Amino acid sequence: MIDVAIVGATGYTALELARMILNHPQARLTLATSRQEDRPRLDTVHPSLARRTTLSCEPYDPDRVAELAQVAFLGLPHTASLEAVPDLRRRGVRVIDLSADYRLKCAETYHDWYGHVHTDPAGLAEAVYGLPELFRERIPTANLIANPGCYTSTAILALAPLVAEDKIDRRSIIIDAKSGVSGAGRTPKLTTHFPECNESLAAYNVGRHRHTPEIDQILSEVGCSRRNEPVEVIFTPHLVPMDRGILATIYAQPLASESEADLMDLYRSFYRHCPCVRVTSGLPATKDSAHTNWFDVTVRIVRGRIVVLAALDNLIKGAAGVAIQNFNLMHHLPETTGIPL
Ligand SMILES: NC(=O)C1=CN([C@@H]2O[C@H](COP(=O)(O)OP(=O)(O)OC[C@H]3O[C@@H](n4cnc5c(N)ncnc54)[C@H](OP(=O)(O)O)[C@@H]3O)[C@@H](O)[C@H]2O)C=CC1
Ligand SMILES: CC(=O)N[C@@H](CCC(=O)OP(=O)(O)O)C(=O)O
Repeated sequence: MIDVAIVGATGYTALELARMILNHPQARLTLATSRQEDRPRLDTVHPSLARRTTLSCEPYDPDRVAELAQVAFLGLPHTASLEAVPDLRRRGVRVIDLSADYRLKCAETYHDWYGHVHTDPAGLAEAVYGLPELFRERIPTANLIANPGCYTSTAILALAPLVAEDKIDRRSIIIDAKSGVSGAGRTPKLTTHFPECNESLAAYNVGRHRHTPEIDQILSEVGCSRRNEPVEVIFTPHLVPMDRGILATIYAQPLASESEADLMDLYRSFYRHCPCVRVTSGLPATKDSAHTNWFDVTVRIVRGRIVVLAALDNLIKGAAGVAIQNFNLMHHLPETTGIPL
């Protein structure tokens, strides 16, 4: 058995992690941490875990994590992970960080988009971007996984076949994405307060959402074997009054005339070894992948332009599920062990 800790165990992604770890045949949840001083039981914080665990949350202490766990999942907000990761790495704990702190390879870009100085350049250099569909071979030896963001996973997986095969103009990409409210986490905020977001659909952070450089970075890397021209996307996120799920509708200009059938074949071939990707003939809907680790994608040609439609569950394939995929690969286990499909 592999002993694991969840740091930041009272949040939404932590609940999904706990569910999967408690079902996992090779993992044992030995520690859950929270800043809450009354050390709440995990099944009090997350009542759906009743009769599944007797753990209580403890204050975060890196020595305690190293004593009890070989792997730590961090369900912390960005900047909080940046403080925890170096201490855990020094103690030999392998880390799967769900925050954005180790995703951008360039510390200046992190500063520009997150407004915070990156204080761990060594960790940044070491971190492996944990998207198994694209970087599977890098994950088994990684000691620090930068788990992707939820919008970013959706957009990157939706576009990777087209960029890798150099099918589209890299500056023509427009990503219109919509997320359920759990994407903003459990920590209360005005924008996710029920009367603020219910019965309403709104865009936010237009032109300045911090997932933009992450999408650009990874897609530029995916396409670099064909051409060195960087990918530059227009990404517009929207908040939708539903609990969970992301739907992205993506538009791009093809470099040559393409047929829908050929593009569908390209997607099927590109993802043929990926157990969590479904290339669907119908249009994806968030309900079809809710509570699962599926990434659903399809492609259309409309008036000569390419339209890709993709959906996933932001808390599972967009966060905790891909984290368990990474955990499995780090331990040479079948990629989908313990994961809902
Ligand atoms: N929600 C989503 O769909 C996705 C989230 N992510 C990322 O995963 C991480 C966790 O997200 P999520 O579970 O939604 O967030 P939540 O807000 O639900 O949970 C975060 C947890 O971290 C703890 N926490 C909050 N602030 C601090 C702090 N300053 N220092 C230490 N601990 C803190 C809190 O626990 P306590 O108060 O008990 O200490 C809280 O329960 C974030 O970085 C998020 O951006 C990534 C992909 C998708
Ligand atoms: C609806 C909503 O608010 N979503 C979050 C994205 C969640 C996510 O993936 O965030 P990380 O990059 O921090 O992991 C946002 O727009 O910031």
